[in-house]
Amino acid sequence: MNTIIQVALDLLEIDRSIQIAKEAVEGGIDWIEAGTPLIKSEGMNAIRQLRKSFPNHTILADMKIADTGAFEVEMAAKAGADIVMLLGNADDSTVLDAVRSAHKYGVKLMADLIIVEDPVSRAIELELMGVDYINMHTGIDQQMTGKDPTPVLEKMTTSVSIPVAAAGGLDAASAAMAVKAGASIVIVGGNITQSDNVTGAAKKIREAVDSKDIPEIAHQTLEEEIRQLLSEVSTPNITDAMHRKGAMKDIHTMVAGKRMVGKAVTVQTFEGDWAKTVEAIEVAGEGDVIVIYNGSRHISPWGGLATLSCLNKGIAGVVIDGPVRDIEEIRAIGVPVFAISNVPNAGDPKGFGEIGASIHCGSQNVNPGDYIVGDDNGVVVIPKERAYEIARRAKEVEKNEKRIYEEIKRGSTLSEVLKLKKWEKM
Ligand SMILES: O=C([C@H](O)CO)[C@H](O)[C@H](O)COP(=O)(O)O
Repeated sequence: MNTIIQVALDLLEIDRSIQIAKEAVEGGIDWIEAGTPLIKSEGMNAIRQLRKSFPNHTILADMKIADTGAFEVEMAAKAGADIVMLLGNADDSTVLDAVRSAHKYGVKLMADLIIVEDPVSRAIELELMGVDYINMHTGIDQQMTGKDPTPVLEKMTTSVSIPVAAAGGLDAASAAMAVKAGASIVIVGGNITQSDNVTGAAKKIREAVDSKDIPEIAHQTLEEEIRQLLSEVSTPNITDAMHRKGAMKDIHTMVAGKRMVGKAVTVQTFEGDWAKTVEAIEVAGEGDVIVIYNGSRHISPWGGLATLSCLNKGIAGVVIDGPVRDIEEIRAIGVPVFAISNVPNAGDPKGFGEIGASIHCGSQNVNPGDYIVGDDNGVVVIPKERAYEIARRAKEVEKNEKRIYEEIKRGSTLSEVLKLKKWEKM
């Protein structure tokens, strides 16, 4: 049997969802899922509308049922769903009553193992209780912390005899791997729905799962992955991912058009003393960002010679809560430098201050090793403990904006796409 591709519509809006589903169907997807956020936003109307628009497609209602199994299956079935999703760790009483209801209304049940501790054992129990499909799923928030549905898939597909779906951040390569591990259904959300070319994204997944060649997935270290993700997003994407936090105040690019991503080497210095700021160039390694609290808005701790030294060492950039000088040289050298302003005067190298201290720069706390990203919008600080999660979430923001951009390009407006009026706070 051919692998089934299910597109998960996790948007808040049914009209946009239907349009995206049409484009995904053109790209070769088979089943259409009313995602949990869509159902919460639009209710059973989401399922009714999808049924009407796609009379011949299998419609799955991702209800994530946790209780009142029979009642919620009935609602989804009557609205036109063919398959209803319940939570795999719902109580057995809920599962059993959902199964009875599914039989009564002629729909199938899929169990989502999103937060099940021992998914294989639970899947065996769910099959015995009468569930029709298992969904080996890593939730969107879990994906942001690096979890992945594929490692247990092979064991799962050999432990149950009902079809197993895989879900959780799948793209063409990981969907193909899931199929290789035995999944007969791949559920893809963001990598189709947030694309600016939904049909193209769906086609790519279709080709990958139908092909016998599994594309190589290049192995990256965590740091390489963080750096790559951060290099693909903008500082606005990052502050959005951080719930509008992280942006440095009053610090701007001195070298327009230059982007910077790196780990902080911090410097605390004092007004008129540039010894530690320049010594930090020896401490910093390739790809680091020197972040300086200068203690003065009028005397520069940094200039052209220091910038040239950074170029030689492969330092990713410099951020100064204070001014720079030799601005023409700095621009010509091209190392990204971010500062408050530019002035002519510097201090002297006295040697007060500290390299590697926790500092306050641009009204943000910066610790050594925090990730610093700068572009023409400004500079953001990402605490090292949350770097992977923020990088992943920023990438989601970036993808989502690409799709919105595409919809505005087709003639809509931002307010229309986001239904701003509807979502104003009551
Ligand atoms: O079920 C999902 C999630 O819990 C939100 O409701 C998603 O539909 C599922 O994870 C697939 O979406 P992606 O992870 O974006 O591929």
